[in-house]
Amino acid sequence: MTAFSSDFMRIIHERGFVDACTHAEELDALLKAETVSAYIGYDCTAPSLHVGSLVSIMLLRWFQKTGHRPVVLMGGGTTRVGDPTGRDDARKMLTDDEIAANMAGIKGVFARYLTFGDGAGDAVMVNNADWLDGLAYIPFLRDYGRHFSINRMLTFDSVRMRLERETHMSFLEFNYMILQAYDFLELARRDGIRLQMGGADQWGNILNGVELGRRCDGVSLYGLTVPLITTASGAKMGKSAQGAVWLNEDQLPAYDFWQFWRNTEDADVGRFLRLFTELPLDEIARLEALGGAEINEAKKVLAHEASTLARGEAAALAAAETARAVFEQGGVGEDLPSVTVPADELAAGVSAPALFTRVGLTASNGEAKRLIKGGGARINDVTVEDIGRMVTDGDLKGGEIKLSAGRKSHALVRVG
Ligand SMILES: Nc1ncnc2c1ncn2[C@@H]1O[C@H](COP(=O)(O)OP(=O)(O)OP(=O)(O)O)[C@@H](O)[C@H]1O
Ligand SMILES: N[C@@H](Cc1ccc(O)cc1)C(=O)O
Repeated sequence: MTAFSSDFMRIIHERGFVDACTHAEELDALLKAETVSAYIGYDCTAPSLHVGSLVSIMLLRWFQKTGHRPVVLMGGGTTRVGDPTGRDDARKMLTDDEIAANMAGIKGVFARYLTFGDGAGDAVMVNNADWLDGLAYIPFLRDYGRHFSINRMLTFDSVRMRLERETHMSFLEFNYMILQAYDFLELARRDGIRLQMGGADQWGNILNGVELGRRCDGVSLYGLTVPLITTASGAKMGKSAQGAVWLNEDQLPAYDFWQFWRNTEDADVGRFLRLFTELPLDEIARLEALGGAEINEAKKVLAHEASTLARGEAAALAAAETARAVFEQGGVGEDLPSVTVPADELAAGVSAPALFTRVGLTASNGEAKRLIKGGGARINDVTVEDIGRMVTDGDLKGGEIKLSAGRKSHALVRVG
């Protein structure tokens, strides 16, 4: 590995953040010589980011920690177009109201990882709708469209894969990479931004911006991508059996977030500690070397560190306490997922499959019945034997009923 002289390049290489980089040595020298501004863009396609985006957020955090200035770009304009990267079909068109609501949801998470303000190294947030929405078609085509070669655009993965699979790609989607390239140029002009980072799938979009900067303004821009993280079993990081692992509290309770990390596969522990915590590398090497049951200690450290960053230390400690109560003492903890059932409804009795589905432990009554038949459903730690089992207020213990699906998923029923 090249010996880098800037802290940022050294740290992110050592910790496994780098997939590809344009002119790495030149960029290293620039980072060593001056305070650099870099940006990462996030489209507003959902009300929260998920842990897949966390790799890039941690990258921005290291960028700031090593003395540089991170810029978070909200894709208020580009979300209206929809990035075709890595997709077989067009994204659902979102209304402007949906985009605004998603943006409001996404924005908040960055304050936990970055320090925003007006100072030299403070992070800032921009919205590309501010310049994209007002573009005039013919002048834009004449000034920038002429720099893009269709021949070359057809070779980028996002387009090529659709062509090869003969799946439809609209002209709207085809324009996406031009708009992202233009963002980079615009930010270089208005704010002196020299570097764009992103997930590995963004490489083509980023390169287009680097080239546009050179052609239009003769400026040297740089691009750096992080690997798309998959788990040891091959699943794309960010999705769990239950769905996406959202960063926002209102989309995913702190306990579930903590538990996601606690359930990390053994083979992923070291890599995830390097990417998602700031623990020193020698400490991580020690944790990674733990064998047998002790690896669970390393997973708890990972869960604590990642949860503290995303949700705050109090939430991380409360989640750990709940897990301890649930798993190690067979009891219940404070912040398990819960539903409140009206007192008269519970008095009359609710069928067990319906209740398991209502608390979200199963997706349907059919799934709940299969769970019961397979012996995986428990009420207050006692296996449910019969799919016709009714749950009533007679099951209440200390005002709660604990439902469990398998060994690791639990929920509480309370009376309202
Ligand atoms: N597992 C991952 N590892 C690293 N980066 C990721 C990961 N998942 C997503 N990203 C980054 O976050 C960006 C935004 O992801 P995207 O909007 O495509 O959301 P998604 O939920 O992963 O996918 P989709 O919306 O296509 O189902 C991606 O372009 C990528 O750069
Ligand atoms: N295309 C990026 C988001 C993005 C938008 C605009 C940019 O200028 C940069 C990045 C994504 O889908 O993740």
